Amino acid sequence: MEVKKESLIVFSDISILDVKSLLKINSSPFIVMKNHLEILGILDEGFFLKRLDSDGDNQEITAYLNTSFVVVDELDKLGEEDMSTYDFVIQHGDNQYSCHPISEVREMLLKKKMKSLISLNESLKKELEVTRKKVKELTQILHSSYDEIFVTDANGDTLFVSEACKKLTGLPPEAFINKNINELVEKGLIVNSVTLKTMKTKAIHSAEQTYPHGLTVFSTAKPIFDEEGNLYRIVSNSRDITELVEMKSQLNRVNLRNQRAQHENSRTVSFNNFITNSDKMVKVLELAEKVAPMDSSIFIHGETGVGKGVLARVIHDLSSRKDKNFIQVNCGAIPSALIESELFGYESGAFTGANKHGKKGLVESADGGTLFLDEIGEMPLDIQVKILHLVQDRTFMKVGGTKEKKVNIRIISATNKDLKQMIKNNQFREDLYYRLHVVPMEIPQLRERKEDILLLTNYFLKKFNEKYGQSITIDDHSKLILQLQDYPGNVRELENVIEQIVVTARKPIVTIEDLPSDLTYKDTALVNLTGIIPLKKALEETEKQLLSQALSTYKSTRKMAKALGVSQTTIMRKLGKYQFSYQDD
Ligand SMILES: Nc1ncnc2c1ncn2[C@@H]1O[C@H](COP(=O)(O)OP(=O)(O)OP(=O)(O)O)[C@@H](O)[C@H]1O
Repeated sequence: MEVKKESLIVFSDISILDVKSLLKINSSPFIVMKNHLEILGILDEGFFLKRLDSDGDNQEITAYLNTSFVVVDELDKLGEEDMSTYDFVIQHGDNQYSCHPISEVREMLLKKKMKSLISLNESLKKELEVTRKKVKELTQILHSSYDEIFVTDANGDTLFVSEACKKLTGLPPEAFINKNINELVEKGLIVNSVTLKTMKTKAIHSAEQTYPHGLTVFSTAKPIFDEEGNLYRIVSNSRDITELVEMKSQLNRVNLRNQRAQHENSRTVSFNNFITNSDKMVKVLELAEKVAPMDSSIFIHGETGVGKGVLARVIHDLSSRKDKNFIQVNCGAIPSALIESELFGYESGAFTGANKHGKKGLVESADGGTLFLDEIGEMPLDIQVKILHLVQDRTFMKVGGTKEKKVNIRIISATNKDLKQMIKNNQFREDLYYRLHVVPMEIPQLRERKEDILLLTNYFLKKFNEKYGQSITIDDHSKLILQLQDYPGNVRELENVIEQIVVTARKPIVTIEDLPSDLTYKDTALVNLTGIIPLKKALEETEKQLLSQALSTYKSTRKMAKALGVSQTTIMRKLGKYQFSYQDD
């Protein structure tokens, strides 16, 4: 009789009588075991011991006798230990039994494992393909972004840089990838790095940066943390804001013009502490507004006290560097022995008497901002070489240092000297002159813009009245005297005169007697009376002298009218009356 897998039932330690009675109720064959461990045999209806075989063939049972076996629901439940303990496995499920030699089970399980590994491999392959596609798509999206995306790990090693970096920095992403942020900053490829700040503080940082070739970007770096809260990545985003900065500067210009229009006198321009009424100065100011957003070096010529320092500050305030330092170096005021260490700083122990921690120089303090080299003609020749190096490469070396440092500065220079003559006399380097002289500007002397005198007089009067808590006014005659001065010390001299007037005034309205004695008003006394003359003649004489002085000063009937406080028609009529020749304007 065939041993059918589905009809196999296992009994153990049963007596012949039990078998007989079992056979009566169940026609299936039985496995008879001893102590749950050894198969004694299979009993069928004829009580023949049959071989228990997974194929169900009728074979001799001897192979199964005294062997060990295990009964399980699922083959997968078999452990390695079972495999080495038992000779057969009897699988029991849904009232079915099948018997397998352990070697066969091993093979079956191996095949099953292989099959599932193959299908796992297939699904992994598919997933990998999908992930690859997604990564490619995301990378393409990042590369097509208008903004530059820059990713580093927690140590600042650059992992990814998007294509936009070419447009912003002029360099391909490969110039940055796999390089450490510290190295990139040291080489000057990145200035004012927000990634570095985020790496140090683990917080978000934003900053405006200007690249050497003139682009201005706004960058924000954000930290990304892993599940344990450790810094994992730093992702920064940089946007080109050059146009925005240009628009801002245009807006500034519009504001300047609006201010001018709003002023009591529509010709007046005022910006920060800079005020003017003169066409020549307005042109200078317009040039300043135009070049301020660019990083080109500017050279301001002009006599002492004309306002070179004020103009340099205006340029800084109109540039994208306005929130950074404006460092003014008066090259003539620093002793030549100290100038190098003042400018470039020094390392610890650079010389006797030096601060043991070293010192930061003025150049480094101007990093990100503007360095104003006033009185550049006073710069010693050996320092000029170092300034040339700074201008060309934006690098310098501290006194006693061994490593060059990179800075991002805009340089404005100024002089009241004839540098061309100094070059001829070998007192100034020609190469440095041309490096600094990219955009030259000239501020006229105060006597060449007399229309500024009254405006500045009122401006300084207000300033010093506020400073000293006074309310001094100056009468018209005295104002005219002030206007007729030559002011070799230019605006600074006028400023000093007004301060002196306010401080020394003995009455609320200053008259000619109260003016400082060194003013040349006595020489320009308006009416030289030699005796008693008719009042009308005296008045006419005064009028004639006033007109003559005003004409030689202003050369324009409009300006004369303003200075003398009458209408332009009155001026023209009176000039005709006294037969002055003039050009109408
Ligand atoms: N246009 C102006 N409006 C208001 N104040 C001015 C103006 N020009 C100059 N000043 C004032 O005059 C003084 C001298 O100006 P500044 O120091 O800029 O001149 P400078 O040409 O740089 O002189 P120096 O060559 O001696 O360094 C300052 O107090 C400044 O505030």
